[in-house]
Amino acid sequence: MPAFFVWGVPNARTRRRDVGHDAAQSLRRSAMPLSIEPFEQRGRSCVRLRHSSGATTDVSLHGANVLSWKPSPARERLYLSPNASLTPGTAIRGGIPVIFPQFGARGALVKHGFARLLEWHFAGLQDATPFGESAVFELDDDEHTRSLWPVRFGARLHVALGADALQVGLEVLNRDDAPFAFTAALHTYLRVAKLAAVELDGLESTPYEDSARNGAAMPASNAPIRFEGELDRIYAAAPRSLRLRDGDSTLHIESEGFRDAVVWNPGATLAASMGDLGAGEHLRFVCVEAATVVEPVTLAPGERWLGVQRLRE
Ligand SMILES: O=P(O)(O)OC[C@H]1O[C@H](O)[C@H](O)[C@@H](O)[C@@H]1O
Repeated sequence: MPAFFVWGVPNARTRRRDVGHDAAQSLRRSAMPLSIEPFEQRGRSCVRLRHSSGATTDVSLHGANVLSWKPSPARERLYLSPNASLTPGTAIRGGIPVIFPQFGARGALVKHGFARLLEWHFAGLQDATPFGESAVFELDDDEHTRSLWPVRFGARLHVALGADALQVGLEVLNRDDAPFAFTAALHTYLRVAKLAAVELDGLESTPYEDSARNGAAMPASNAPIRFEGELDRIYAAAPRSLRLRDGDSTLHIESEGFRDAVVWNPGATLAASMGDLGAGEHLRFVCVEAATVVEPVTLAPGERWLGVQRLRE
C-alpha cells in the first residue's frame, strides 16, 4: 500500500511524508492562492485553475480529464486532438484521461474503465488534500457504476498547479464491506514539437511488455526511448523519475503510488485509422502514463490508495 505524500505545500494536517527537497522548494514557491474560473469548451463544462505566476490548467468535468496545462500563456504542454469527441459517453482524445477501474482490456469492463466516460463532480478548491491546495473532482459509485462494477467506491482527482509544475493525484477509497481490486492510469498526452527528435529517458534498465507485439516480454533496451513507428509498452515497477527531451525542452515526469509506466504513440497508420485522431497527429504527442497495471491494487474496506503524476519544467 503506497504511503500518502505531500509535495511541499505546508499543511500539517495532511502531511504524511515529503518527497524530495527540490520538489518541495518548487511547490513552496508556488504555494500562493489559486483561482478558479468555470467555462465551457466544445460544449463540455470545464474549470480553469489559474496560478498567480500566470500558469493555467483546464479540466473538463467529463472524465475529470485535464485538457490543458500552460506553465506560461503561450506554452501548452499537453496535447488535445482537434478531433476529440464531444459526445457524452465517449472518451476525450488528449490531455490526461483518467483510466479507472480497469486499464485496457484487462478485465470485463469497457476498455480503460468507465471513469473517463462519466461526469465527475467539481468539489472546489480544497486545502486539506493529500498535497495541499488542489482542485478536487469526485466520482462516487451510483446505480449506473454498480450495474457495471458492483462495488462501492469513491474516486477523487486532485489537481495542483505550481508556477512550473502540474501535479495530478488519483485517490481511490473502498466504501464497500468487501475488498476490491482495480487497475488505473493517468493517460497523459504530452505535446511534442518534433517527434523524430524526442527521447524519453529513465526506462533504459527496465524490461517491458510490448503491447504492439501481442504483449511480448522484451528485455531492457539500454537506450532512451525514441519514437519511430507504433510504440505501445508497459514497464512494470518503473523508475519514478523520467525525462522527456524534445529539442531544447526537457520535461520531468515523476510518479508516486503508481507502480508501472505505459508509453504509447500510435504511429502513422494507427493514428490515421482512429476516428478521433487525424492523419499526422501522432507527430504531435507522446503518451507517458503513470499506471498500475501489472499487479492490480487491492483495497480492504475503508482503505485508500493514492497515485500521483507530477510534470515539471
Ligand atoms: O484508444 P484508447 O482507448 O484511448 O487507448 C489508447 C491507448 O492507451 C494505452 O496507451 C494503451 O497501452 C494502448 O494500447 C491504447 O491504444
